[in-house]
Amino acid sequence: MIELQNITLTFPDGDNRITAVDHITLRGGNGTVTGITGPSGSGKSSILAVAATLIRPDSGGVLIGNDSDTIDAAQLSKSDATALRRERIGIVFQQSNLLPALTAREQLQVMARLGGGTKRTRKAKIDARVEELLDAVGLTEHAGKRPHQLSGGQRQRIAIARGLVHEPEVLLVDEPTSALDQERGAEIMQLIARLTRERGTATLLVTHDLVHRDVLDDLVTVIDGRITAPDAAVPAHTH
Ligand SMILES: Nc1ncnc2c1ncn2[C@@H]1O[C@H](COP(=O)(O)OP(=O)(O)OP(=O)(O)O)[C@@H](O)[C@H]1O
Repeated sequence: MIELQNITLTFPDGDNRITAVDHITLRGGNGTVTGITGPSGSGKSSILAVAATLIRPDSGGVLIGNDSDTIDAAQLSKSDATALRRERIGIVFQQSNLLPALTAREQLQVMARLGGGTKRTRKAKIDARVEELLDAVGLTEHAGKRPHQLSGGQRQRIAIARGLVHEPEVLLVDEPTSALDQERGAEIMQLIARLTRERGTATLLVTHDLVHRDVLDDLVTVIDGRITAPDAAVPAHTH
């Protein structure tokens, strides 16, 4: 579970400050995909950056976890936030940020070894998890290829697998379909929804593109840093 509680985030703007996020409260449940949409500049990426503990908000809480295990990530020191991110948060950002020199398999291995929770994990366990994720995103047979040898959709699949390789509770996804045609985009959205359900992650997904809204369990619209009324047209799925 991730819950943003009354988050406000401002940035310096000359002598003033711009309010990018204005008292936003938002909850992402386990095994569900919560979409965040809204016009350009409305604050969507800022919300995701706060959820990712990459930016500390001016005020408000970022609760991550379940019941007794819940912590407020907004209160953590930088190093504790980094540790939290490596162990409990998966991030799939707009440019898939794959390392050009590494094969698909190696992209996952590097991330798996970075995860704080995997330091004690034997290599065999990491390798098994990497292979399982490659299979889950349908890329086992392309695992030895480097990013330039893969299509846009395949690169996005690797980025998703990499975001999940340390078994995070929270998955944050920014505009996963922006570089893809509609068919490829639909496949990627369905893949994210399936992995979210199978692994029980609390997934927050920023998207401009409401063509794929049917795979979202919830959808919030952000305008000028605030959430507008919930979109009643999207049914809340039960799992
Ligand atoms: N690092 C920053 N410094 C100053 N202002 C920023 C910074 N990041 C975002 N902003 C401002 O905060 C507001 C929200 O931006 P944000 O990128 O979160 O919106 P967005 O909805 O994700 O937009 P887009 O869809 O174009 O990516 C905008 O006014 C933007 O100019």
